Amino acid sequence: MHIEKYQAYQPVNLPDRTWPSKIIDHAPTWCSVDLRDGNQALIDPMDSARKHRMFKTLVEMGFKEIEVGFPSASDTDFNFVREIIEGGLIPDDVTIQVLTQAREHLIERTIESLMGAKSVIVHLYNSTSELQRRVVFQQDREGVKQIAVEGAKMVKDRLARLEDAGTKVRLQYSPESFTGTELDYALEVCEAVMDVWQPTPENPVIINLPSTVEMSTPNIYADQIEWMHRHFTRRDAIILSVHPHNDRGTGVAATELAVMAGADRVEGTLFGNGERTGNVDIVTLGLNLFTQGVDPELDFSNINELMETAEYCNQLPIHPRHPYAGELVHTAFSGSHQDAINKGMQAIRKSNDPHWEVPYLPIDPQDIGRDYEAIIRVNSQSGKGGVAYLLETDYKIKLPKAAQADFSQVVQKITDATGKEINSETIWSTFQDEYIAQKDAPYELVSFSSKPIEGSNEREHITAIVDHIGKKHTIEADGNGPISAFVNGLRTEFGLNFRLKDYTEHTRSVGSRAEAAAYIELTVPDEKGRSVFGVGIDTSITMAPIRAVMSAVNRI
Ligand SMILES: CC(=O)SCCNC(=O)CCNC(=O)[C@H](O)C(C)(C)COP(=O)(O)OP(=O)(O)OC[C@H]1O[C@@H](n2cnc3c(N)ncnc32)[C@H](O)[C@@H]1OP(=O)(O)O
Ligand SMILES: CC(C)C(=O)C(=O)O
Repeated sequence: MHIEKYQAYQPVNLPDRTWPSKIIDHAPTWCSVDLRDGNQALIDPMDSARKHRMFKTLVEMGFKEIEVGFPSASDTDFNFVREIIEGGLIPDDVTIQVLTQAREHLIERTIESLMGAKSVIVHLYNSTSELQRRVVFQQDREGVKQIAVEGAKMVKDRLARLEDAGTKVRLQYSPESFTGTELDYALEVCEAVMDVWQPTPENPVIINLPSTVEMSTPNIYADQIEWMHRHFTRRDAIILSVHPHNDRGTGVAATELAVMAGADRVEGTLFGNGERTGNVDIVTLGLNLFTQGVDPELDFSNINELMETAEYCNQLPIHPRHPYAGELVHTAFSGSHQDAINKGMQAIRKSNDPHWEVPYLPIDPQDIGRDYEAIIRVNSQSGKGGVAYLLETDYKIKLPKAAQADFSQVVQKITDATGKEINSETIWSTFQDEYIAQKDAPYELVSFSSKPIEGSNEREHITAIVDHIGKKHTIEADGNGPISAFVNGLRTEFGLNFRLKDYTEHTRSVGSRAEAAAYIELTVPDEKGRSVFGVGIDTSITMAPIRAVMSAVNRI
């Protein structure tokens, strides 16, 4: 690997930086660039139908600023801007934004696309980095500054046309490839553009400082933003915006630190679609705020719908491990995580505390329109807690702890053998085979009745018919209750040696049926002194434990 081809990014000399101790306590102004930067990175750019769906979704989510395209790039882009203006599809509180290079015919076409709009942002850019000055523009600092200044003048000259037609216009300038630009030079170019546009605190300009290519650790980007924030001569006439990309995989972190460093506004896309590794992901940024108790001012309550829109419009899949949204991000397969989630969910159900505190789940899936169905899935990495959680959630079976371990071993044998996930339905049918249906089991309960023994204190007499390998046995026995009487009768009739160790029972409402589920633990005094579990389900609370005893005896 030719490491000598690369050089370290130079840090900013800002020893009195203030951003590390800042806290983000409100959402920045969001601007979606899905329809422009996101769109220009697609294999097949969005057609009109895809653009309309994206725009509608962005509006419904609550975006107030939406970059709707690069109208001079193509008829598709131009026509879409016309369609949303002429079709009255832009709500009064939403401002559309369009991008243009600093070239006259492109600016002309851009302005033409906007005629009749209520409120627009005209976004002018040119690249200012040392590399692009040298290889793309082949101009010195002054030459590239003049591209910006001339572009700014061209835009300004045409503004009257828009304003006379009743359009409210805000101007935006981006020194593209800012992260490859010397800070003093970026400042000089931005100030030169502002000299042309003459912004005021009442009518501020948007200065957008993009990490067109993310080149450094996020702290350096934050230093750059704070440096600019502190050096602008007319900071009060600027809305300071950032437009981060994700080349190093730290776009979200860089954006958060940039906001701490003074940025008022963030441009990004849904799920981070965009050039190369993407624009910064506004869904992650917004939900990061949400999970800190800060209102993101965007609606993420139906994340599945947002994903469907993004996947349809971009024709790109969203990764199953994408923060907050991915299909697998609320799911635990591993045993210790499942155990902790199971306990956390139980604690939440019992508690009156409104705060969400479930281990391994930073967000309540229901807050973004997901249900709890997927939070636990079982494979060979899972433990008893996961299996117990699924049985309880999906089938209202609350296995006692010792029985959880017993059944988990049954499931583990299957997952080890298949090497695959086992779903809830298969767990349930395995549970029924093991404890309830017990095909080919030696003992089968044919009938059972019990009655109190007169004059005795709570003692019961039972009569049961049990089929043992095709032969019916009638059992008559007494005990301190029906369970103990049945246990006594079985031991005597079949010469079995076991003791009743534990018994629990609960009601189980599945749909309209009210049933009881009973769990029996027997001890068998063989060389291991092992425990054997049985489960019984019945509409009668007397019969459920009797069936559970039969189930356990069959498993001896
Ligand atoms: C980082 C970003 O995302 S910036 C946005 C990038 N987005 C896009 O490019 C998508 C839309 N773009 C397009 O459809 C086309 O590029 C168009 C229509 C804008 C222009 O097309 P063309 O003029 O045919 O070609 P192209 O973009 O290659 O133009 C390059 C020329 O413009 C110059 N140029 C590039 N950017 C700018 C700019 N912002 N301002 C002024 N001149 C510029 C280049 O130096 C080059 O000049 P040269 O021909 O003298 O060498
Ligand atoms: C035009 C600018 C803001 C841009 O898209 C970028 O630098 O990535």
